[in-house]
Amino acid sequence: MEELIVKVEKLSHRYSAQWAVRDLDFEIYRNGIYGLLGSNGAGKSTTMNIMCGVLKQTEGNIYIKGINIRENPVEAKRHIGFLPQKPPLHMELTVREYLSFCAKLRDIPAKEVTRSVNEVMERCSLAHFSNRLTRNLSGGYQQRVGIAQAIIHKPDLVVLDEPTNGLDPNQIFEIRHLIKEIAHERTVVLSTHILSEVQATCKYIRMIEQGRVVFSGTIDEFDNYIVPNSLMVSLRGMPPADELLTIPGVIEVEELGGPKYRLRFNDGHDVSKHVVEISVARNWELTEIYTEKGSMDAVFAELSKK
Ligand SMILES: Nc1ncnc2c1ncn2[C@@H]1O[C@H](COP(=O)(O)OP(=O)(O)OP(=O)(O)O)[C@@H](O)[C@H]1O
Repeated sequence: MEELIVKVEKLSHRYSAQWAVRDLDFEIYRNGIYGLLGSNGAGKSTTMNIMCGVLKQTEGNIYIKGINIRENPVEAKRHIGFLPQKPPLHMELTVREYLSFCAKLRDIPAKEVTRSVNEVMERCSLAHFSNRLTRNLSGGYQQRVGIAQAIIHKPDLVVLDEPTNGLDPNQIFEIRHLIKEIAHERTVVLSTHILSEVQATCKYIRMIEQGRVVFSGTIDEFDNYIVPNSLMVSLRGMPPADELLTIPGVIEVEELGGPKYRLRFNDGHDVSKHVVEISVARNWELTEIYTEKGSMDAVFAELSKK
């Protein structure tokens, strides 16, 4: 049985009159990358801030490794590393000075601070910039410093709020690589409103919209959320569309040029068996048949409406 790292129970939060998060329930298990996906204002940062103990919820509970973060924040926070949307960097400190300061904040014993800082700088490829002022680092390297402060105390749970926001494509690639490495030995939760981000990094997705969970599952399940009512086929015999319409269940035929056709059918009718049988019987020379998947964008648009 996998270890339960985070348990979110009936979580709701209200800023003055408006509910930002409503009745969230989910669980996160050890290791892997969990994406919290949602459009702007969906409630991702609110959820993450509560999960990391920097915002007190209006209702509900969050347990980190079984510890209620509201009742026992100091103990729970030992297991959490957090990179907020706006990284908590000190621009006037060098990388080493800043990370040493973070190590002390995290109660790392004085005689172990240097070793911990060296280790985390190595891990985040920051060693050669150890004496550089943070303000003089590129955006990608500043983000590495932000991630380094989140893992310096070796927490089981690392929470990253939009970790690649504002970075250029090369920096995004490198930060994703670093996040994947971190996830080999820790549980990572990251938020994003960018579909390709979860596609490239995450194993599991929770999508929230208007403060509520609208999808929870693996990337494949997300991808297959919309089961399309169409089949793509290639028939070298190039039969006329009228003939294809005689296949039981097929309601529309689109000729896509050459041997390619799109066959539409009604909900719940899988016509592929008939297509194969009839193609063989009438010698249509079937060379390709597959179901078109709903694109991530189509799933996102569909779920955003829920
Ligand atoms: N401090 C605040 N006071 C009042 N309302 C707030 C506050 N912070 C967030 N909200 C509102 O709560 C809702 C959820 O915001 P939140 O920042 O959690 O969303 P998000 O999914 O992280 O969005 P983004 O990607 O834009 O950061 C939004 O409607 C937002 O305007």
